[in-house]
Amino acid sequence: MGNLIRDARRQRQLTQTELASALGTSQSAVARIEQGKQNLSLETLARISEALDSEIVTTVTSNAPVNLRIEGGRKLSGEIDVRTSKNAAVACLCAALLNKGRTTLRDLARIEEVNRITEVLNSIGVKTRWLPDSSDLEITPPERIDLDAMDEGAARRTRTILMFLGPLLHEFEEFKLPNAGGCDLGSRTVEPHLHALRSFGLNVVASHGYYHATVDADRHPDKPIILTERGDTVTENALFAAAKYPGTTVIRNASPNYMVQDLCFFLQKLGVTIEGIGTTTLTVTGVAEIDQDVEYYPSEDPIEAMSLLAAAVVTESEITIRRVPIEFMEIELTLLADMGMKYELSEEYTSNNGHTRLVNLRTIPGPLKAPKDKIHPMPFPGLNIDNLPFFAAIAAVAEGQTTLHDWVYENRAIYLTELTPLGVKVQLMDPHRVLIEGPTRWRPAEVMCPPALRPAMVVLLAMLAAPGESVLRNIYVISRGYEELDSRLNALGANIQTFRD
Ligand SMILES: CC(=O)N[C@H]1[C@@H](OP(=O)(O)OP(=O)(O)OC[C@H]2O[C@@H](n3ccc(=O)[nH]c3=O)[C@H](O)[C@@H]2O)O[C@H](CO)[C@@H](O)[C@@H]1O
Ligand SMILES: C=C(OP(=O)(O)O)C(=O)O
Repeated sequence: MGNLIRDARRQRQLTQTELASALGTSQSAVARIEQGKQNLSLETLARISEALDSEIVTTVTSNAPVNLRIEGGRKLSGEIDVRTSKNAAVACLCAALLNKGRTTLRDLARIEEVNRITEVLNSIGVKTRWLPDSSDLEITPPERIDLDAMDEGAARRTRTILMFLGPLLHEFEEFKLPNAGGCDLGSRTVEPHLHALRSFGLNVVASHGYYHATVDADRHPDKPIILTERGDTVTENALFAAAKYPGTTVIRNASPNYMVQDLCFFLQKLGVTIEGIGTTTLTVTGVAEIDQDVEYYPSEDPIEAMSLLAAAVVTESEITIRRVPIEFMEIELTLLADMGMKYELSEEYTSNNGHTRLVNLRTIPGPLKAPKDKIHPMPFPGLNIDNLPFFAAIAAVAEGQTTLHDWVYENRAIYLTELTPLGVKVQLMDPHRVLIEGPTRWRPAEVMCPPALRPAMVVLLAMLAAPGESVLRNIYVISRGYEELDSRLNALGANIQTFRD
């Protein structure tokens, strides 16, 4: 394989350093690969084959879906760091469009969702580069964005494309964007975004798979913008619009959630004044021109922290989860304590963004009982909407009946019935409510990933719990939000193998 890669590289007239730069790694790593001294995952091979545009390696890796084979029933042990969040990453990537200078996002999660956004950015002329031996992404905008060249395939695979509306209304009087995709959670509303951005002169008509936008540049918010719902991405879109408006904008009913806070800290670095961060009223004084070389560290992902916590609970393991953003996990932990869970928290320390409070959390295995009331999410500071599905896996090991009420998404609770083949007694009461009766007698199973990130992850956790060999098929949706999950969980003692058909 090393020889094949070396020959393909030479044929493409690339140096080892150039290939390393395309892969976001070092020249010495490429040298090791070519000497056959490095084990290569199929994912790395796919990246190499893409960088080399090489037939030989392409044949080996192909576009076949990636599956997992999981030998479950093993206890986990050791320590694991929570990675930085998908949702802050995508917000900051969109915010980089506001900056004419170079933005470096440090320690970014290397996940498929980030890959889709960088593909879209690259296609419209924005240069992005992973700095060698790091997860730092450098983003340099072009003189003029070329929207006609947009990679629509990538754009339609993510909901984040909707968050191009806010930055682009500063650049164009007229533009179109492909309709948003993302998790298949039933229809997700766009109206609150359009309502918020109307105050900045944006008018959008959706037809034939596109949002057609026109901008009345003379229109500015003359009164507070009241968001019709306290959504995360709608708040972010309003922030993008306000960031380059040189007056003061008040945004009410804003989401104070983790990714919005991260975005605010990043915008502050770009010179935007924001008061009220972490509350539902944001007062923003923008700047007409942003042209700065800046760096920013997005914070750790509370949803990944919850996922790892649930992995420890279902496998009855003692592990230490480091870098847990505690402000965004407090309700979840209080509820778990009510269910009988024991854990220890370290002293608090600060994330690299200089703001977010982190702790290390040590899980202590023990019996759990079902909560007396139903579990339901609320916009922050409620129980996180994306953390709710993990309580399905936790309820499966608790004694008694737990009701989960996902009022938010049309389709998400439905996917939790995918736990049935793994032995979980789960009953769909209506499209929003499931009843789970524990404790579960786990059994291994072969399951196709549901098309939604968190329920898919919950199925994976159940497979970690179920003794025997399970197979989880087509895990793209999980790779959207989690970085190298297999190797990171294997380092804790799990046995997860990646394979393609
Ligand atoms: C990229 C990103 O950051 N994605 C997150 C973001 O998506 P995003 O902000 O795009 O979420 P949506 O706008 O789709 O809102 C989620 C759902 O909640 C409903 N809703 C929301 C707020 C409210 O006050 N009332 C209300 O009814 C919406 O109508 C929708 O059905 O927030 C969601 C809810 O936290 C998370 O699941 C997503 O992971
Ligand atoms: C629903 C989610 O993401 P998105 O908004 O990217 O679809 C999620 O992260 O669980």
